[in-house]
Amino acid sequence: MSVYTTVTPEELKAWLTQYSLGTLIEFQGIAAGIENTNYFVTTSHGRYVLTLFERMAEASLPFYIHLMAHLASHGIPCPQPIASLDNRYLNPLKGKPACIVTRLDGAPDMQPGPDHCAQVGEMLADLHLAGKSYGISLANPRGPHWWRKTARAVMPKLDSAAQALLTEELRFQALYRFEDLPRGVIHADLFRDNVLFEGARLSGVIDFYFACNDAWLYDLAITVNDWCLTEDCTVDAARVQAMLGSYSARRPLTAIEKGAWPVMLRAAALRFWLSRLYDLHFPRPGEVTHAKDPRHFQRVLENHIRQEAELRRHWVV
Ligand SMILES: Nc1ncnc2c1ncn2[C@@H]1O[C@H](COP(=O)(O)OP(=O)(O)O)[C@@H](O)[C@H]1O
Ligand SMILES: N[C@@H](CCOP(=O)(O)O)C(=O)O
Repeated sequence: MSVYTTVTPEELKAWLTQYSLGTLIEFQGIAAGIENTNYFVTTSHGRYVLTLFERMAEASLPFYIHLMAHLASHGIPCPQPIASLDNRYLNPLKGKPACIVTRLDGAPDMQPGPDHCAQVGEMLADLHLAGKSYGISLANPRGPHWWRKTARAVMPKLDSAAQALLTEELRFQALYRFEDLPRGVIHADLFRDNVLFEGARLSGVIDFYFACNDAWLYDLAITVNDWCLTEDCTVDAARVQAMLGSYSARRPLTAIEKGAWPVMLRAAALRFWLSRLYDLHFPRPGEVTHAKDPRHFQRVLENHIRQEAELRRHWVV
């Protein structure tokens, strides 16, 4: 249960007087999520999500919140932050920075088919294109520097096979320069639990708190690594071709991007293998969610290394 900070009805009513959102009808803590405290809030004007930021760097919050406002204004189905009467998106609640955004309809679909993947690919390309006119930037805090630092921390916790794999993958990735790839704003965590569907129709994309500036192809690789995998952690041809086909119909990929695809899938697997290893071996005080299994992304990485030729064939669409 991720309600780290309890808010009483009186505290919320008082906080809401700063907004023109009508009167409070009900609110309820949200169990999912690990970073922040979230509440579903219903007022006489509609349905919203209240977030109290527990430990994210305060300086980066405007990047995320203005990004959602920017993308929503471009038709991306993401939460729209609500401004207070004095025109601010962030207003402290219980001593924490807090914001309120529109609540999107729908629910994640954890068993996606090619049609779901096609919709996600199209939405991701639209998100990348809409982000081109966003005026703020944020370097990826989970980039290669962070990989190396995190690898040093987790290395002693690994068996010798995993140590060898991690060492070799860092060496391999260091041979490539991501700066050569087209880049811009990326979501950076577009896993299935961050996309909502109403029936078969994509209705929302949430959780922009890893968004940053990086290679667009890296974002696509992160997304494929979650949406398009079979039970044995290999890439499913029908789903990946649906996703890449719809993505590239919106934003055609360059020859350099196509050449970099297997490297990027490996980089995306490495990033989440490392974060899961770190969360498992160094849980944060007060953390209430179970760490996700790092071995999943170790297997994904091993398979990507073995199947480079197959990964290159994704582009035959
Ligand atoms: N704008 C929204 N509309 C609908 N549901 C939302 C919205 N924002 C968050 N949620 C719900 O809250 C949960 C946790 O939010 P999330 O942003 O993933 O938290 P965290 O960043 O702490 O992981 C999501 O899984 C989703 O169920
Ligand atoms: N998608 C990541 C975990 C990120 O955490 P979130 O709850 O903020 O989405 C993973 O699966 O490792």
